[in-house]
Amino acid sequence: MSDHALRRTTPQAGPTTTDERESPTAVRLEDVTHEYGSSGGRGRSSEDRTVTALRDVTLDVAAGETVGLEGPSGSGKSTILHAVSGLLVPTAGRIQLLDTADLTSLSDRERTRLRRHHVGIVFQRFHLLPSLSARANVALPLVQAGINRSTRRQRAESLLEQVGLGDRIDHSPGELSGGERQRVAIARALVTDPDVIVADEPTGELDTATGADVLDLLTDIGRDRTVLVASHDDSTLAVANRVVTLRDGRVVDDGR
Ligand SMILES: Nc1ncnc2c1ncn2[C@@H]1O[C@H](COP(=O)(O)OP(=O)(O)OP(=O)(O)O)[C@@H](O)[C@H]1O
Repeated sequence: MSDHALRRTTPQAGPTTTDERESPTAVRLEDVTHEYGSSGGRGRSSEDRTVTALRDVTLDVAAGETVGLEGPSGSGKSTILHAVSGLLVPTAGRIQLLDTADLTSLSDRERTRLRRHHVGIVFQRFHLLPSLSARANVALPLVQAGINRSTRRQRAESLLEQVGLGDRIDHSPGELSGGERQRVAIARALVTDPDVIVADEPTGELDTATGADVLDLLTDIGRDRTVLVASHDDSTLAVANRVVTLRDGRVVDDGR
């Protein structure tokens, strides 16, 4: 794997890590509150009981910044990542992604479109399709984007090579180790060349050595993209320029 292997195909506008104070805002949450199970939001729960996962969260992430989210289990880290990705619409508040309109004011279709173009998501448990090869898993977001087959294959293979899996292109997830699966998932997250990467406990399923390889990739990705990474793990949080601490759905320290 070469150094800086995961550079963008289209460079991000504005300065990157050199001086974040002057960088444009890539992600902004403003007074975001989310109650799962509340009729006002579109949570993942269908129960009547409501759980307040976020309370008045205001948070700015500059373009090119890597921000870590830490806090006890249930403090709201994943909920923030889902809201930034447009996977859920918070009960209250606004979310600005790049220079687009408030995510919460968009239709489902517009929000999905924005996510597909601008956000790459890395989950703790990889979320790969077991029946597809590594190449097809990585190429999948490009099918949704309407890209032709040969370009899809080319881009997927190139990314798999860049994450060190050039010899695993035709393997299915079941034939790969945990670390290799996470690298496939990272390649998939990058395939649309997104501006923002969100990673939810990306090393949670991996042993220390394998996790370290994934963190090297995340560091590389963070050189010219905006990254939000939620974790309990200090070595994962160490890749961040700044760590935001949550407690009971509130930001108690924004790391500045
Ligand atoms: N789909 C859901 N339905 C109802 N409540 C939920 C749902 N998802 C999360 N919650 C609740 O919202 C709160 C915040 O959860 P969230 O997953 O954002 O926390 P977290 O900090 O990411 O936790 P962890 O570190 O365990 O992943 C918790 O009280 C959780 O139980």
